[in-house]
Amino acid sequence: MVMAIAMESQQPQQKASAEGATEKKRWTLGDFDIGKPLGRGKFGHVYIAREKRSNHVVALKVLFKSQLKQSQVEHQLRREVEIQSHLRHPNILRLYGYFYDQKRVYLILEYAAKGELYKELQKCKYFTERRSATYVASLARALIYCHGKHVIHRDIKPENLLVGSQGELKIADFGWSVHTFDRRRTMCGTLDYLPPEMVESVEHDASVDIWSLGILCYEFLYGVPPFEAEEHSDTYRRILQVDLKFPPKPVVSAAAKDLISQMLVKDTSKRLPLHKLLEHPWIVQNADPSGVYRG
Ligand SMILES: Nc1ncnc2c1ncn2[C@@H]1O[C@H](COP(=O)(O)OP(=O)(O)OP(=O)(O)O)[C@@H](O)[C@H]1O
Repeated sequence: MVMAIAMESQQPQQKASAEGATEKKRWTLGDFDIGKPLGRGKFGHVYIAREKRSNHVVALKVLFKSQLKQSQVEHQLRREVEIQSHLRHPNILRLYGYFYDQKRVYLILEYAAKGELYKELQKCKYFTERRSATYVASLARALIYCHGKHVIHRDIKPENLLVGSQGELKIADFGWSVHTFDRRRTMCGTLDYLPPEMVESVEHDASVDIWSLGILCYEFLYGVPPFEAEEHSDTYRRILQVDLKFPPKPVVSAAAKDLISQMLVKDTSKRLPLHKLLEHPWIVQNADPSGVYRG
């Protein structure tokens, strides 16, 4: 999708660069026609909106500064904006830009016409193998892209996935994501002096997303996450023991179970790398090559 106008994250006070690049546009609420509410989150509301000059439809997320402050999540939001605005992938929700006024912060987001995936999952109870594999493959590709940019999502779950107009999955909510360069810099000052084990720890950290994708794959196929229990303490125990069980119903193929078992491995270095996941027979045989589940 080509935007008629460039929407970039911007500092309202941004000046022309030394190279003489033009000053970026500052967004205001007046640039948008606001439509119906799409939903509400912890810190504000999301509305469908149309950018007046381009007619481009977006989702405008309105967050109240007072609530962000109260919950001490301003730092997290800043990181989310910084990370998400630099990512460009068909399966990652675009963050086109942001602006603010005295009371609110506004995020200009890509509009995901088919809404939340977890509602679909609730409706269907569980997904077919073709649908699950198509979703898992598209998420693996998006995460390979993120990891290549040293971004780890760390919070992959159905609630953070939206569905685009063509049925394509969009990873949203980068609130818990980290840019591993940031961590490395804060830990050691400069990258050049990093020993191999610390360079490796980046890969190591990225494996949290492989685990979460394994949990998600299980939940797609069975309708519930694998380590669910009545008490939190039991869930903890089951996770730590990797107490993975495959119930007889719904019937799930041995190939799908094999893939899940290779992702939900305690030793982070032994989890199936995402590029290998894409070559796994269950993915190859079931995922739609277009990357889109068409129902
Ligand atoms: N880009 C979007 N396109 C379409 N619908 C959206 C979009 N972003 C959010 N929504 C809808 O608005 C609801 C609220 O979104 P929001 O991101 O504020 O909250 P949340 O992720 O549910 O909660 P939290 O405040 O915990 O992050 C979502 O559940 C979804 O239904």
